[in-house]
Amino acid sequence: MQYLSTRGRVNGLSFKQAVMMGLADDGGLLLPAEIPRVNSGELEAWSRLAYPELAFQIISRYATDIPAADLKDLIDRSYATFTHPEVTPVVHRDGVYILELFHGPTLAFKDVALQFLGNLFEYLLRQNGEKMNIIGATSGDTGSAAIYGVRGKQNINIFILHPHGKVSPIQELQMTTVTDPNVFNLAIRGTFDDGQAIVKEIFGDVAFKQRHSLGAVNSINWARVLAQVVYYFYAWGRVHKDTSCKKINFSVPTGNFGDIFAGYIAKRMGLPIDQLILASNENNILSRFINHGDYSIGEVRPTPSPSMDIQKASNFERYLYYLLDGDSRALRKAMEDFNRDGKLEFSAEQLHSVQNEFAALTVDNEQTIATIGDFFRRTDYLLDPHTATGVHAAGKLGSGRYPTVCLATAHPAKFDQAVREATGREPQRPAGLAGIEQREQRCEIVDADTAVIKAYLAERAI
Ligand SMILES: N[C@@H](CCOP(=O)(O)O)C(=O)O
Repeated sequence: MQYLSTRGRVNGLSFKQAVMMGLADDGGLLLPAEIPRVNSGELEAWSRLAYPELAFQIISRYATDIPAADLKDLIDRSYATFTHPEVTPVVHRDGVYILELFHGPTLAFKDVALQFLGNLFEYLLRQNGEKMNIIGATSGDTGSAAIYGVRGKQNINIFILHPHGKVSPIQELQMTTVTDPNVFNLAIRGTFDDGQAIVKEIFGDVAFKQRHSLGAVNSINWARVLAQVVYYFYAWGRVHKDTSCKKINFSVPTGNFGDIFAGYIAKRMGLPIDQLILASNENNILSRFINHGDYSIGEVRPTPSPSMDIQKASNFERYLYYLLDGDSRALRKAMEDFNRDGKLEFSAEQLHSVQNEFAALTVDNEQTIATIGDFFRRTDYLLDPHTATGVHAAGKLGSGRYPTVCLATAHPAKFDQAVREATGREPQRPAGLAGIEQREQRCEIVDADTAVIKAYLAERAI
């Protein structure tokens, strides 16, 4: 399998090279040159596999330059850290299926890919006797998942930027209480979008990137998206077994377009997805795009679901590449227009094709809190505020023709304030959070300035 950049100036990479490159050197995002198709016999066989076996089947189609035994070992070790034997179990409540993606070390779906990516980086670095300095931006969940993915690993330093005061208290503590010498937490005075722009700008300085062997843990790294494709197939297997359904719907809370893009890839591989429902919070550039073709940046607004407080959705570029039929020149022009004007326009024909792929809803703050409360009263099940946006959107947009799976992207204990407001209850804390407030913390507050972050990184890089 070869990899190419959406911007057309990097191609012919192997999987290993794509993982190590992170952001493509031409500023684009890497994609496989083709999407492998799965036939109905394979789909049937896959639906009976345990999670790590399924992960191997899917990832091995894309990671063709990693020997099977090594890949199996990487995958097995990655999912052995999950506290649930099924890794990502599916539960049925109140007419919808909930795909619980929060049984990893940091209680969010990001662990599914970042436990794997951490092990993969370690494996690739060891093979070549290299070192890596990871730089990533987070709106709350990626940061701690990436830190837990690489903590204690040799030859890796990690620098994570989070927006100061704009993540939940538990999300912040999950990052800042990791005081290992290779972990650097930077709280930037700005938004997640500022952090993500800094990361991309730093990767865009290819000489700097090479000098410091930079690695990417955000979903700009193809391995992130790939590992997330697996749980769509896994959920299908579980629900199909339960219902013998011919097709399935997914409702996905998303801010950076990575999680739902993984579902889109699963569909292109042949998973029989009928509806892919995108749930936005009040930072709704993505749902405005899908419903009205209005892809224009607004102000970032604080919501009860801070991980989705994003206006510039990174993976949108990958989808745009497909929407433009792989025309890299047109894509480069679109990205230039967007960076200059803060908006993009689409033809009626393009909008039609977008709406064939996705349905979307904006779920406001009040609806999010009300959904947590109503769902809890009906089912005794606590949703986190991100998951609640997806459950609300599924209720409004799900056709009812096929079962709908809502992705439960985080554990409610990470957002105890929203849960208390909605239900008057304190979410039960998983063991990993016990006494987190009492632990030692390490974090520096800095300006959202690329030069400042570059200097900081250069001084501490290994
Ligand atoms: N929602 C994310 C933002 C970063 O997105 P990523 O999927 O590109 O890592 C977060 O919680 O940090």
